[in-house]
Amino acid sequence: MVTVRAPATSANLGSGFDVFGAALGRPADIVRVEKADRTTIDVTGVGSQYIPEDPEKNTVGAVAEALEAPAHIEIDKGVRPASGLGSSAASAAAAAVGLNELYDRGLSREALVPIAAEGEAVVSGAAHADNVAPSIMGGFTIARSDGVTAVDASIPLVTCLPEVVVSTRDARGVVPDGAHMEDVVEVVGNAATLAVGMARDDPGLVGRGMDDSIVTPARAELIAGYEAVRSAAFDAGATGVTISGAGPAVIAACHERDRQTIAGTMLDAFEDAGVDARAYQTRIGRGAEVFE
Ligand SMILES: Nc1ncnc2c1ncn2[C@@H]1O[C@H](COP(=O)(O)OP(=O)(O)O)[C@@H](O)[C@H]1O
Ligand SMILES: N[C@@H](CCOP(=O)(O)O)C(=O)O
Repeated sequence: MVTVRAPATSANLGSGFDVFGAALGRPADIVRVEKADRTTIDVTGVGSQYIPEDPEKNTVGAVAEALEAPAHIEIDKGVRPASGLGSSAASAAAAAVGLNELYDRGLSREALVPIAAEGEAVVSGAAHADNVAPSIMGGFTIARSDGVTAVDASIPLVTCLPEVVVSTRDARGVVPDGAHMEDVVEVVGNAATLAVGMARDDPGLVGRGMDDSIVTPARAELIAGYEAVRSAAFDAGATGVTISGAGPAVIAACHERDRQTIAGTMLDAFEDAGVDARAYQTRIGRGAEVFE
């Protein structure tokens, strides 16, 4: 048996739609894999009642299939499904790392990324790798069709998760078909700024690079209280604020000294909008860890 802890992740970070991602210090999924003749799945933990145990419908089933590694797979969910915190990806990432170990496949962490992304195709209709890449490799990641660049960063973050559900599949449905050239120019500038900020571990530059005028405005409509939460976080010292993944979670980059205050003001703003929420005070962290 192999046990793996794979972290929640925040994809896009505003300016890097379907490309940027960051591993979060918490929460995380714990996945145990054991060799079997056919794949079976048990799910417990946060939101497990909404997660199918049918291998055709669970992200880990697609991973076992892609690796030709049938197993009994136990998933202990720490990352709530439909959160914008890479819930489906955390399980897929953990399964990819665990099954690679269990069956001695010898694949590198980078080679496991497209395999874990097969799981994302099952739930959202697209094999986007921007969540599974950081969950497997850790740090800040740039996922391209030809591979992944990972940067070891440690930016302090607040992720605020409201008690509402936005499925990634639905949120992909509101992504515009095209963009104006002036918006593309602005977003390229922001993405480049963010990437340099990660390389320098500079929360100010990372925050300045999080703005996005193409995908985020359409998705903000799906999150009650988003604009108020965003303004409150900036007022409390956040360097950048945007939707985490496809939402509904909202992510703020900051200096460590401001993190607690930012978390409190984001929660208050959601409450004023009539939405219960919880906040994780965290930072960019490690990728999947194996426990034999
Ligand atoms: N192992 C899994 N963990 C979480 N969700 C899963 C898993 N397998 C399938 N799902 C389904 O994926 C959907 C959640 O994924 P998604 O909408 O991408 O949310 P998130 O942003 O949290 O990843 C839910 O419909 C859930 O039932
Ligand atoms: N790039 C994807 C990321 C989805 O992240 P999730 O955490 O909401 O699953 C998108 O924006 O659709």
